[in-house]
Formats: sequence, structure tokens, C-alpha cells
Amino acid sequence: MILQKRRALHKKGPALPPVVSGVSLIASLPTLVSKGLPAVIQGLHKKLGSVFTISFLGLKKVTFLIGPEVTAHFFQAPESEVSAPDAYRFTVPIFGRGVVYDVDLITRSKQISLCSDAIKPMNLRSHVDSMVHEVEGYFAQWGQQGVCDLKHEMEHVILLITNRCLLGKHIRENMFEEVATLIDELFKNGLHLIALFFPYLPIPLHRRRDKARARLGEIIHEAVRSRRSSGIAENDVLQGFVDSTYINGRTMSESEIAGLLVSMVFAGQHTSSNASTWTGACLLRQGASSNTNDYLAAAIDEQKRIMERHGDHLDYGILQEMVTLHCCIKEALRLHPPATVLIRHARKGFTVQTRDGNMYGIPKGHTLATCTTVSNKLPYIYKHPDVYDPSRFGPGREEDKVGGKFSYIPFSAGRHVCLGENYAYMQIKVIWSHLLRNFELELVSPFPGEELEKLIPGPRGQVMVSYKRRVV
Ligand code: HEM
Repeated sequence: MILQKRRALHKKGPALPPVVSGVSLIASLPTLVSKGLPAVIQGLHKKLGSVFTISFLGLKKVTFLIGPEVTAHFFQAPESEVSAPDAYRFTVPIFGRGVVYDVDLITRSKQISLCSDAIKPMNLRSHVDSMVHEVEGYFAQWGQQGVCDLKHEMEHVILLITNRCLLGKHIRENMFEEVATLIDELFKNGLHLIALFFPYLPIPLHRRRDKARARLGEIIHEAVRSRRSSGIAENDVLQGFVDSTYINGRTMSESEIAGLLVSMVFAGQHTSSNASTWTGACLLRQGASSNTNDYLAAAIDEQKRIMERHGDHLDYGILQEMVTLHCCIKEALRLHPPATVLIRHARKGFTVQTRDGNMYGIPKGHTLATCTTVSNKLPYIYKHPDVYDPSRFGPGREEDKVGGKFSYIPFSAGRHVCLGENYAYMQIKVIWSHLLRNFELELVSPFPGEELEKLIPGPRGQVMVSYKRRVV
């Protein structure tokens, strides 16, 4: 009925997507406050199907596309048709001018390919030792036994790795505390709802963001200058940028290097630390209705077998052997994707066809969005979608592959797929293989809910874990 009406309104082509009524929006408010945006989108998806539009007073129209059948164009279309930069302008004051979403397509493509080169598997291999060094050093400070907030621990250890592997040894060893505070200030004051719509509004939050960004820039510029003048090459992403050139042979400026490094810190810090904490919470969860502890046992067993083969040593190849741990992380990410809503801007209109055959025309000018949380739990792709079950990715099931190209999207897909996926798995595996090998662990606080108010939501509150060093 709704479809017929909307087709009549849009006679020349396929129907427009159903529009969420004002009444439905108001009715969603309690869910928004108590359960967060993904829960609202899940409710609307149930009611209206995989394509629907939310109209904000007719001024801004956001069309949601949910599920692999309707997201191919969203993920794969060229920038001239579906644009990410138009949607992510709010990152410009965070990353800085002259990089990523502040430059033309050709420059951006080159910058993205420089980021990709810096963390491609060949270069990643050499980061394993640095990661292991940071992880061993950090957890050596734990006592024989105790209780800690896993979330805090993961944020800290990932930040140490980020400093060492991206920003370099000098910053890690001499300025860690200051840089950690600046990164926190930058993201806290730059990543909130007001900034999403009005990133340049002269408010105290934005002044603090800009001050932190300026100081971080100074620190990185200085690091680039001293790296260039010393001529000593280090093993980090900073070095990759210092050595790289554009097609015309021009080297990157200090401010371009700073911008790209900040964008990579931004892309990898909260996402990886949240993923690491969720992996722990899921694995250590106790409960009559869950069989998660079987997975904990399987992950520990895998570490034992690997140690029998290779001893304590870890390298890139050995990390690739941790298939069970990989699936445990992958499943935690399916249930708790750090980037819950991905956005684009429709520069041209296009058509989508839903699973049940309905065609919709998506008009030029709409903001486009997809929700990873809802997509990752579609019941026709994932069996018992709310259950933590890493074996769904194993041989004979491979539910994400069976579901098609766009059915597992914590790392996005297509044109803007995450460049740091391998890097992220690597650091999370280094952390969790160390913890599983060396400690008996137990979750002693209730299983956490999600942080509802954050753009990159992590587990809400503290995630308390007891630990006891294993006797060797
Ligand atoms: C578990 C950890 C991570 C998750 C879940 C994650 C997720 C994502 C997602 C969803 C996107 C695409 C956003 C979109 O389509 O709009 C993305 C893009 C990106 N990520 Fe990650 N990420 C993670 C870690 C990292 C790390 C560690 C790095 C780098 C060190 C990184 C670098 C990037 C870059 C450079 C892009 C931009 C790609 C482009 O626009 O072409 N990510 N990430």
C-alpha cells in the first residue's frame, strides 16, 4: 500500500523508499535513549524493510540501506556517484588541511595508497617485534594476581603500539604521556554529534580540539624534520611516509605526513581497543546459556599447540596460524562493530532491488547510511545471529562467505574498505596470545552493554577481569 502510493508520487521510475513517519520517529525516542541508534534502525528495518528514508523536517533526507542485496552500489560506486568525502567533512579539523577528505580525488587516492603501502603485509611483518615488545613490557607490570579494568588496559596497550608502530620510537619513548593526552583531547572534542553537522562551530569543544591538533602537528613535524636530518631509518609508518613520493617525485610535506598519521591513529585506536576489549569480554563471559567458554578453551589450546611447535617466539607467519583466535576476534567484531553507522552522499540517483524483489529509486542529494550492527545480524545470513559463535566462520559453515560479498562489514567493504584490517588483527592477536599464554582470566563484572552516546561505541563502563599468572 505504502509502496503503491510512493510509486504514484514518483511516476517516471521505481518507487521512492518508504519514509519514516514523524510519529514513528517520536515513538523511537525512548529506544534511542535506552538502547541507542542501532536499536532504532533495527526496529525500522523490521517494520519497513531493507530500504527506508528518515526525513529531518524535510531539510535532510537520510536513506538507510541494510543488507548485501541493497548495499553493492553504496560500497562500490565511483566517488562521482556515491561520495564518502561529502559525508566525512567533519574529520577535516581532526586530520588537518591538505589530506584525505580535504583534497581532490587524485591526491586522496595517492595518499590512501601511501597509507595502504605503509601497512601492507610485507611491511607489517617487521612490526611484529615492536608489538610484542610493547605488549610484553606492558603486561610485565601486572602482579602475580589481581583485578583490572580490561577496557582501560586495552586502550593503554593499543596506544603504546600505535605510538611505537605509527609515530615512531622517538615519540613513543620521549613524549608518550603528552601525545596520549593530545590524542584523547583531539578525539573527545572532535568526535561528537555537534561536530558531525557543524564541525567549525566556535564552541569550547572545538577550540580544545584545534589546540590539541596544533600541538600534535608540531610534535610530528619535529619528528619528521629530525628523521630527515639524521638520515637514520627506523622501522615504522612514519618512515614509510618520509621515504615516499608522489607520482611527480615530490616528497610529502611535514604537514601532509602529520595529517596522514593522525588519520591512521584516528582510524585504528578506538576501533582496535574496543575490538580487543569485546574479544576478551566475549571469550571470558560465563553463563549457563552460553558456550563461550568452549571457545576460550579452544583458543588456549591453540596457543599451547603453537607453543609446542614454535616455543615462545612470535612472528607474522605464526600469527597467521592462530585461526581459532582469529575467528574469536572476528565474531566479537560481528556482534560489536566499532563503526556502527557508515555514511555516504548520493551525488547521482540510483536504483536498488531488495531481497523480495521491490525496486526503489534513491534520489540524488540524499545522505546514504548503512548500519553494520544490523547488517551483521541478519538472520538469513547468520544462524542464531545474537549468539557468540566463532565457529560460524569455520570450515563447512563460512556464513559470511555464503552470504556474499557485503554480508560481513565491520571493516566496511568495496571502495573504502578498511586498510588496517590486517594490522588490527595482528595487534589484537599479539595482545590476546600473550594474555592467554600467561594468565588465567575471568570476567568478574557483568557482561557490558554498549556505549550508546559515542560515534565509535565501546563497551559501557568498566570491564573488570581477574587475572592470575600461570605457573610455568
Ligand atoms: C578492529 C579495528 C578496525 C575496524 C573495526 C576498522 C573499521 C573501519 C571501517 C568500517 C572503515 C570504513 C569506513 C567507511 O566505509 O565509511 C575503515 C576505514 C579505514 N581504516 Fe579501519 N578499522 C580498524 C582498524 C584500523 C587500523 C588499525 C588502521 C590503520 C593503522 C585503519 C585504517 C583505516 C583507513 C586508512 C581507512 C580509510 C580507507 C578509505 O577511506 O579508503 N583501520 N576502517
